[in-house]
Amino acid sequence: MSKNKTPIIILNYKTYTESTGKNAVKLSQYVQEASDETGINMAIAPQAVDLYPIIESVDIPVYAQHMDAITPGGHTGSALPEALYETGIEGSLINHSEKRLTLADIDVVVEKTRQLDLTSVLCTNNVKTSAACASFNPDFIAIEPPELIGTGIPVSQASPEVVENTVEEIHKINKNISVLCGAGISTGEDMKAALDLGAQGVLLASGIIKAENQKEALIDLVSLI
Ligand SMILES: O=C(CO)COP(=O)(O)O
Repeated sequence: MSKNKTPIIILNYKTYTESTGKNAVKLSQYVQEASDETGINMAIAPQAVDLYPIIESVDIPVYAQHMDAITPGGHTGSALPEALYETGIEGSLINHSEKRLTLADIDVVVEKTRQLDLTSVLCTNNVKTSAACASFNPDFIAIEPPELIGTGIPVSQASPEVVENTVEEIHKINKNISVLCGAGISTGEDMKAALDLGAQGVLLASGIIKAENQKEALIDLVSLI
């Protein structure tokens, strides 16, 4: 994905039925169409098992949802960065609130994405952890207050100070890190509010995935920018 300062949307598929298996492939085609029609950068983060068929069927950037801080060997059931890389992903979410890592593991995984030339999207839960995570120099930090995730209450409108202060604290440490915000984002107003607060884009899920018409919801999301 382009790392310039144009608005960015990353859709996290999580493990919703509507974004799993064949539904995940169909949704990815809608995201591709919405991105092509609007000219806005849109990337997706499907489950690991769905990565390969999706990467075969769309051109938009596809990210993993998680990587473990492991090396090849005896780690049954784990997500090996090198294996994810081989599917053709362009980056990965790291430390999502629903899949947290220790500080030491975050360090290892961000470093691994750098070695593999993958985009790192490091997720954080508040202003303090965002500032701490800035020292790892990821490409993106995505601030998502866990109490708003999945509620439909948009962080950019309900807690604007969290987004604003996160941008400020991160940029005191490293101006090159782009900040995304997420939790409860679903409409064009939510997206516009995020950009007005200094975020470069949004990381979101249920507002699009659970919408009756997923493609229309994506087009509405970028209608005010
Ligand atoms: O966790 C999120 C994206 O990573 C946010 O989820 P919702 O958009 O469903 O609130």
